[in-house]
Amino acid sequence: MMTEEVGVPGPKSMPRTDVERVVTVPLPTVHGQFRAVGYHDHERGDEQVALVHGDPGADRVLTRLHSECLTGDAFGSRTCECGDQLAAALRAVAAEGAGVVVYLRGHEGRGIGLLAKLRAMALQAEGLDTVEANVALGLPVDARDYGAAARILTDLGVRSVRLLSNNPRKREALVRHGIQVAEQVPLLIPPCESNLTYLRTKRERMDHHLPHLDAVAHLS
Ligand SMILES: Nc1nc2c(ncn2[C@@H]2O[C@H](COP(=O)(O)OP(=O)(O)OP(=O)(O)O)[C@@H](O)[C@H]2O)c(=O)[nH]1
Ligand SMILES: [Zn+2]
Repeated sequence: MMTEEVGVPGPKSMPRTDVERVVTVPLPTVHGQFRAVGYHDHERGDEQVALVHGDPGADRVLTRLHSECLTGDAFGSRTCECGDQLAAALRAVAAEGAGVVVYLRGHEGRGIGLLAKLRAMALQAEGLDTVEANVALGLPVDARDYGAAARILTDLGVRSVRLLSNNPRKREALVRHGIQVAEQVPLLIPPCESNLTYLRTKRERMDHHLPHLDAVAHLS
């Protein structure tokens, strides 16, 4: 008689931690012709999208890991420079002829979520800086996780990147997750009055490489 296997605990009962490629669709944009590759992140439950241009290959792929910022990316807020960085990254990848922009859902507000970010922004309007505001809310200064980003890059066949970012922690996180960072490529957006304090705080308190701020003392 055959043994009944239904209900026997096995590998399938382990929680999934992988990303699953769900869909690929052509995405013509104002910045160039991309493919949107949609993933389900089984570890955190997020829906993620990578925009891929051309044939990126495996090594030294021009890559941006863009942390979601609804206010900056969609509304054009000037309190940060995220929207301009996203556009600049898409332009850079299109100009290169190949590359990847991973748009990281779940990173909103450096990982604290949209409503908490808006509350933090309200505290910043009262004079706290962006680090103090998160702390005043009892929240981490930066709660972002890059595991899904690394798994998406691996799924796309990417082994090493030229990383479009001013944030050294993104580089460290990617390396920790097994993606080599051949180079960090600056993504510097000229500051304005509304985001100068935010950018200075990133430089002074979060070690971002923002040398162009030296040239804009007159805005303070
Ligand atoms: N908590 C908080 N998060 C913010 C604020 N403004 C923007 N963000 C979030 O910050 C994240 C972007 O992080 P940044 O530190 O600006 O830049 P970065 O992505 O680490 O570095 P780059 O790769 O150089 O762009 C996005 O998820 C935004 O939603 C704010 O005032 N408070
Ligand atoms: Zn932003």
